[in-house]
Order: sequence, then C-alpha cells, then structure tokens
Amino acid sequence: MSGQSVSQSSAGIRGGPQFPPEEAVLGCRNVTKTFGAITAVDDVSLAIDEGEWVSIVGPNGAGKTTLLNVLNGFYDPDTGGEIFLNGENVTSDPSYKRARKGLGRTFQGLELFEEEDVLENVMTVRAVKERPNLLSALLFYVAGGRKVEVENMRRVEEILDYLELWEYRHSTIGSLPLGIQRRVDLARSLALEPDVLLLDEAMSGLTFDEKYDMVRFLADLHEKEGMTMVMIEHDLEVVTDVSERMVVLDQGAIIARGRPEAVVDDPEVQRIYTGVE
Ligand SMILES: Nc1ncnc2c1ncn2[C@@H]1O[C@H](COP(=O)(O)OP(=O)(O)OP(=O)(O)O)[C@@H](O)[C@H]1O
Repeated sequence: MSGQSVSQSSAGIRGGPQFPPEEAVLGCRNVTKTFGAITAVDDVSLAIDEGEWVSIVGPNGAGKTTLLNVLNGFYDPDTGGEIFLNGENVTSDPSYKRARKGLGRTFQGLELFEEEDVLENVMTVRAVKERPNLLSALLFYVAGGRKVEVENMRRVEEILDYLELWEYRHSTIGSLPLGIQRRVDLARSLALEPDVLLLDEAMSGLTFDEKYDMVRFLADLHEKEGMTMVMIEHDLEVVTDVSERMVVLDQGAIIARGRPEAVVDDPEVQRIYTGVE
C-alpha cells in the first residue's frame, strides 16, 4: 500500500483521501446516500490503508452508521458512488459477499440470537462462511463436512479463548452483561476471518471497566494481528488514545480528517461538538 496514510495529508485537514480509494484495503469514492429528502451521506471519499486504525466521529445524525452500511453493502450508494475492498470494486456485491471477501462488522444494536448460547452464536456465523449457497451446502454434507465442522469448532474455540469468553460459552446471550454481549458480537465478526473490521459503537453503553476491556482486545487485534479497523465512536478520549487517523462527519459530509491530536483541536470540529464559534 501507499505507506503515506498515517502522515498528515499535504492537502491539510480538510483535504481528500491521501491515496486513491481503489488502492485501499477499504475505500470509497463519491459516496452519497439519500433517504427521500434527507442526505445522510454527502459525497464521501475515503481510503483506509492496510493495518490502519481509523475512527469516524461526528454528532448524532451525522451519517456515520449510514456510511458504514454503504461500505458493507447493507445500502447501495446513490448512482455514481463506488466502494473498493482489497483493491476490487465491490459496489455491486451484496453484504454477504463483501463479508466473505474480508469485511467484518459489529453492530451498534447487537444482532445476536438472545436465546442461544455464546458458542452457538459464533458457530452460526462460521457455518455461513462455509455454506453460502445450496450447492456448497450439499457438497459440505456429501464430502468432508465433518472435517470442516471440526476445524470450525477449533477456530471458534480459539476466538473465544482469545477474547476471554470461554467461561461463558454455554451461557445464553440474554443472561450476559452488555460488556460480554459486545465481546460476543466481536467474536462473531472475527469468525469470518476479516481483513478489515467495521466497529459501530462497540463501546456504547459499557461501564468504564467494560470499555477498558474492549479497548484492550481491540488494541491487541490491531497490534498483534495487524487488523485494519474502522471504528465509529462517540468517546473522543478513546478515539484519540487508540486511532491513528480520525474522520469527522457533519451533516453527511467529511469536514476534517487527519491525526486525532490535530483534528480535535480544529476550530470547525470544536464548533460542531460544543456549538461554540
Ligand atoms: N433508513 C433510513 N431511512 C430514513 N432516514 C434515515 C435512515 N437511516 C438513517 N437516516 C437518517 O440519516 C441521517 C444520518 O443517520 P445515521 O444513523 O447514519 O447517523 P449517525 O451519525 O450514525 O447518528 P448516531 O450517532 O445518532 O447513531 C439521519 O438524519 C437519520 O435520521
């Protein structure tokens, strides 16, 4: 990759992407998403480099979740917008295909099966990875299904162990505190073995200790596994502590981007956060 991404863009804090989005691990060009009269995302172009940790911040309703939904294929962008994953144009790929091509995602509103236990929740995702359609499902059962299942279980056990979830493996999701549920959501996204992880407010509603744990696991994934992370987060202290780059959205558009220490001091960014001119 370009190797320039963590340095400040020569175009400054309000410049565009630092290298072409089609060369990015995850990128987009001219992405707009409207819902009727509402422009949720307004002409956004981004290029995320391999191994980077980028945070997307902005006030409520700024378009952060919508942008993530367009990046992972839950929403199509309006005509003309393009999405790139590992250098490939994936704009017409549905989300499950992007997931199989390496795009993982956690959810602000946790989409776990409440009645099932931790192991079942993570195994389900693993099974989807192996059996995307009827033909592959048939092949799975006819040839080598058992072997794949054993391998799946081994991988899931590894992930649960890594995220210190092993002791909860037989607990139903509904019986667990939010901090553990969010960690199970992270485990599910890791079960797809992503290259890039999209984290939608993975720390929302957590206590100080739970947040600390989540940051510890994410930092580990980033530092030891070299995971590329794109994180929506409201807590600017966490953002400046962990991320290498920050992108600020306001009313759907990028108003600033760059190193967090520089971006948080920007008067325009301070204005949208504090309302002070
Ligand atoms: N499915 C939808 N239909 C209509 N409007 C939508 C839809 N999804 C989002 N919006 C609108 O798009 C705008 C951006 O919403 P979005 O949820 O992306 O913002 P956000 O920055 O993630 O906000 P928050 O921090 O509160 O989660 C808002 O005005 C929202 O009401």
